[in-house]
Amino acid sequence: MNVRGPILSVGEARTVSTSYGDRELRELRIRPERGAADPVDVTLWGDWAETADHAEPGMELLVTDAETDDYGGETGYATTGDSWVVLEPDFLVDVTGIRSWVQCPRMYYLNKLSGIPLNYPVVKGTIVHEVFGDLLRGMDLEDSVADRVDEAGLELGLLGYEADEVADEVRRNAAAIEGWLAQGTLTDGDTWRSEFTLISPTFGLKGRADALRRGTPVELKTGKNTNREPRFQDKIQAACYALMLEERGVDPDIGTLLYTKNTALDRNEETGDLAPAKEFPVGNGLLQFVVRTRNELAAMEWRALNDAGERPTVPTGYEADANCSYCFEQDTCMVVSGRLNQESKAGQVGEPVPADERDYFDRFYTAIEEERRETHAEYRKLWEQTPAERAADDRALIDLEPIGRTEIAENRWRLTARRTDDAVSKLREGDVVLATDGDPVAGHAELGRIRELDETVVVETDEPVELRRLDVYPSEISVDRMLTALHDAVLKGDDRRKDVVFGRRDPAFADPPADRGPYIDNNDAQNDAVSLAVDAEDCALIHGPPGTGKTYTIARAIRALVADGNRVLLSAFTNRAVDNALEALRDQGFNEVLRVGTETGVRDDMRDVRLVQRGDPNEKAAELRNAPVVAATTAACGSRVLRECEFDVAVVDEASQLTEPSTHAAITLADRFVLVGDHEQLPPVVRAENELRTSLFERLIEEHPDASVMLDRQYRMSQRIQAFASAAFYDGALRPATPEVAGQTLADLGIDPADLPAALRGGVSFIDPDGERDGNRNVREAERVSAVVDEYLAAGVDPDDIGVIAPFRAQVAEIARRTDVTVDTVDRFQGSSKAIIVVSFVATGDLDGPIFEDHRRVNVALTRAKKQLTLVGDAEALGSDPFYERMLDWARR
Ligand SMILES: Nc1ncnc2c1ncn2[C@@H]1O[C@H](COP(=O)(O)OP(=O)(O)OP(=O)(O)O)[C@@H](O)[C@H]1O
Repeated sequence: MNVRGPILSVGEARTVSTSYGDRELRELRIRPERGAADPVDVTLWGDWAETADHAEPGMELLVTDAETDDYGGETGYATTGDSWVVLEPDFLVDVTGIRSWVQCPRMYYLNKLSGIPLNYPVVKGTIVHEVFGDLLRGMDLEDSVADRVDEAGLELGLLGYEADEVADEVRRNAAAIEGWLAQGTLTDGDTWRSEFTLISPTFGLKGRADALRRGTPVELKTGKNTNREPRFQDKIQAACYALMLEERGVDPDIGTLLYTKNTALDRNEETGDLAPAKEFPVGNGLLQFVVRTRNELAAMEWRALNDAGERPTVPTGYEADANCSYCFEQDTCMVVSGRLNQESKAGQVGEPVPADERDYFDRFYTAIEEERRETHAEYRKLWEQTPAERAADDRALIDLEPIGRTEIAENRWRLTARRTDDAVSKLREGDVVLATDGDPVAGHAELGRIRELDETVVVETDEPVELRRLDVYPSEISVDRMLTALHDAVLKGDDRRKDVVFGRRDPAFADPPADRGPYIDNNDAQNDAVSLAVDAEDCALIHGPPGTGKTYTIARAIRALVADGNRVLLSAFTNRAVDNALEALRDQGFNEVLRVGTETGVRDDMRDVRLVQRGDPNEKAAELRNAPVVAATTAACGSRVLRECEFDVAVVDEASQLTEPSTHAAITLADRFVLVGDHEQLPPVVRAENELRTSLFERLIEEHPDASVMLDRQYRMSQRIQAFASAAFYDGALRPATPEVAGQTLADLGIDPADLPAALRGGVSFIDPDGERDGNRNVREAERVSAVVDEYLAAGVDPDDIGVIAPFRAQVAEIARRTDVTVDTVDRFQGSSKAIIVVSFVATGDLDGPIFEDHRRVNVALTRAKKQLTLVGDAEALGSDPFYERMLDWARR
């Protein structure tokens, strides 16, 4: 049986004599059933006793295959020969993390901080891995090498490599793989799989195995190894996959390491075992060692968050027997230790950064790790919820019927399936998802992007999979990228920018030349904003309420900056905002832009300016280095390619939706920055409740109001519609930009008001359908909302001109079932607008929970409408809260 629960206390180590001789043991007191049951003692025998060294009260302990042990009259549990002991099983450790941890815990920490930088071994390694996959799929070696080197063109170019020399080297490495495959190991009886994503709920592990052969893991290493035995850390990596396979019922008894450089070595100069493939037995002792090592790592991460005295815990390197002078990370290690004043076995070099920066680093490091925990909780739902529960929770589309798969460009696959019901979910076209054969944990899972989501579902993936289910993918990439951005901001940063970001100096502005004409002649605030951006010596903040021409102003500012000789990075939280800004630039006649993004992320009409990474290295690198304007999401700014780029100015849109670290990802690439956003609209979307919820934009605008301009003329809403938002969120400063904007009505769309019921005339209206809230839905209200939509349609309104917003997905589903117009939550509406918006509030009677998470979401909901806004809700509930009461007064006026 399995016992699991939080640890209450950890006993001392003891040795007892048994019939097998002297044995070590440790007793831990835990509360089983995840804390719900009465405390019991659990005895860890033999090597598992070592795990208790890392255990602390508060951590979660899991013992599988435990036996009951009635020692001393009290029922307890003890490990058996089949047991696994896992600390903090909910914390998912990445296999590559364990690999570096066994080399040196500090290396694990450094890799986590600095991410994977652009360097030749990494790029070459990736190419060799891709070629390996191609060969497994039966592709010709020469074709594959040529194709994969071409694909890496940009990265190779940035590193100063020529395609031919790289192809040569890859070819020599690939010979090892080909030779190995040709040795008869790839027979018909062999079942091969390449790139296999594995996740283990029991052991708290995840990773992607290079390949599986007859159910045993094969790992590819692009280095050399002339010993007979695989390197220890490599074995550990393969053993992790073996462990995860074991959990799936496969019992791999061997692991294989392929050292591809061995075939490239010259026999006359090298001695030793030059065979590339090295097998090793995967015994229970090794697997237990893997689990104990993982426990040690998980315990360190737990202490980093929970141990107040030690927060955050930083490995020193003394935990390992590693010899620093042989370590290729030694220099990095010493610099990080020196600058952050961390204890380290390698020693320190350099001056420590000021104390406030170290403090900032520690605070955000902890906040990001808290976010990682929340991301892991999202993973956990993959196995804690049944498929039906996940579907009901809107996190999955299940019971899809696969209807086809085709191989498309860039070695990707397009998978098609039919939906068997009309269930709704959080998933939308363009989202990254987990595409599976029905079981995301024990089955075949691939990451993909949704291309189409109607009755037919179309997903693009790297590998084909039988498409039976789609799940919300709880990616950890954004967490990892935040860490590297934090690292770069503090350790690589330019002092001028840091002085402002860390509050040591006010932003400075240059005096404009006396003869400078206006940039924008019909909107003073916009003109001031462009001037501020141009004159900024550190940063400028542009506050843009809904519809005030943020995008227009950004485009004008970028043109002015480029005209002054600057190279500009244009970034935003979403692909959509990046593409909108590019469109605005194009509308203003400016075309010298380069769009960096994935093929599926970039909008069709911007494909022509998209940077294709494939091609001649020199040309590709020059394209990126010479573009006056480079445009990419802030997530892409954290990629290894863009981290290599430098700019004079970074202009970041949607900055109020970015966490501080995500903002750093863009602004550390430039000397100066301009942030554009509205902190009265949606805040950063994060799972943890901590300082990641406040954007750098919001913090800076409060600290430095003088460095900001608020755009105060809006081009979207009628006077009647904007009145409430202006008063409630912008001190009444928001005004319609022109009389036409102010006076717009449905008549502009050719609708005769006489064709509408009285309740829907007059710009803004409120309807109380007398509904009843039931959880997060209100059926009668949903019926009324769809009736309202029908009344608009009957009067001749085009369905594309109507949008419906509801606070909860359950209500979105309830309404969507009854109408064909766009229905969604606020988050999906941010940045867009419709002639008519209908808002459903769901709540009835009183307000025991928030309707919209916070008032800023209401601001977004109400300001999506241009000509007509209809609020549908319960007057009693809304009237019970002063804010909503004011909204009601306005709507009923
Ligand atoms: N100075 C201007 N003169 C004329 N039209 C303008 C001006 N500024 C903005 N507009 C127009 O107003 C509309 C809204 O502008 P824009 O899309 O830039 O707003 P936004 O603030 O980015 O909107 P959102 O709130 O959705 O982010 C666009 O059609 C734009 O062309």
